[in-house]
Amino acid sequence: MNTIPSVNLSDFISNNSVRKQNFVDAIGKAYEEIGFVALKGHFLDNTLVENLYKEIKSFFSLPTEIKQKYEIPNIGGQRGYVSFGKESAKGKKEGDLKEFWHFGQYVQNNKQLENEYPKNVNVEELPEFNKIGKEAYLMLEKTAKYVLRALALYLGLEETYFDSYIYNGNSILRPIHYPPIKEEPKEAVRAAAHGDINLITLLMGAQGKGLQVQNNKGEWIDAIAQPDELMINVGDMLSRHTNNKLKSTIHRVVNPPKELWGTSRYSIPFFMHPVSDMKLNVLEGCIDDNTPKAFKDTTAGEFLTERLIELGLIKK
Ligand SMILES: O=C(O)CCC(=O)C(=O)O
Ligand SMILES: [Fe+2]
Repeated sequence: MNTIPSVNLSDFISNNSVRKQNFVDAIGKAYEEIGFVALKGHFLDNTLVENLYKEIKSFFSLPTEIKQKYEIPNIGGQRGYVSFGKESAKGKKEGDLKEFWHFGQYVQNNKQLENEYPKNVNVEELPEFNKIGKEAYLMLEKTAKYVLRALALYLGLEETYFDSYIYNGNSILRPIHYPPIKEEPKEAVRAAAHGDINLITLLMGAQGKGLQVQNNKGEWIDAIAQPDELMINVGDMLSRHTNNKLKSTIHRVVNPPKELWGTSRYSIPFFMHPVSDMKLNVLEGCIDDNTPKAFKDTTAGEFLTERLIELGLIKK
């Protein structure tokens, strides 16, 4: 497969059972083959998207000393600001050429999870940043809920199988700034090849060139979305849970050609995580004689901690 298939969420939420089933089949097939789809018909409207980019650009344009006020120690970069070069892909020593921000869950009616998650960080200089970030978080979370419902049906589970795991889940919205490149990077790239940690990722900002996805022949193909599309991919948690039936595809963000070094890239992934006590044990329905259980039992919380250590965001 050399292109990313495109699907429309309005088919899934229509009351037409044929359209709904077609959506389920198309997204399931895409995730078995390439692990990525471009999705139209999501819940983010144009005004929200424009406002979000405006706020994010304002934030990353703030002086470094101000941004660093929002870099919180000892929380593995899970909220607030993470400065340039700090995160590296699993197995790579060079830091990625990016800085980013994390908005986390807005917990409802659950004191235990409120205490478990780090608190969201407010940017005093930009009151709208906090408000628009929350709105986008909620719309992406809602979109992701429907995508997971479609995948539950594809896997032969109850449609609402994932709902209780993602309600108040440990999802994060990560606006990323890849600044202009000033000198020849030695080994470093904007984002080195990696698989995402979480259940699924909804990516805003894949409209320009840069994001590449590895197909099953090992070739890198460009993943470019239309203006109204989100790129959505399977992460390692869902791939484990489904015994690799749904693929967590390796992807990267390459550096632009030299004539475009002067331009920034902004992208905004929403990493959908479940609550930390969700068991990621391989689903019975995904094991058979030809596909024995390939992953050890673990929980989402244990798996996340293991991976944040590998990314250099928390110390052992
Ligand atoms: O910037 C992008 O387009 C992709 C970023 C990404 O893959 C990630 O942050 O996991
Ligand atoms: Fe990624």
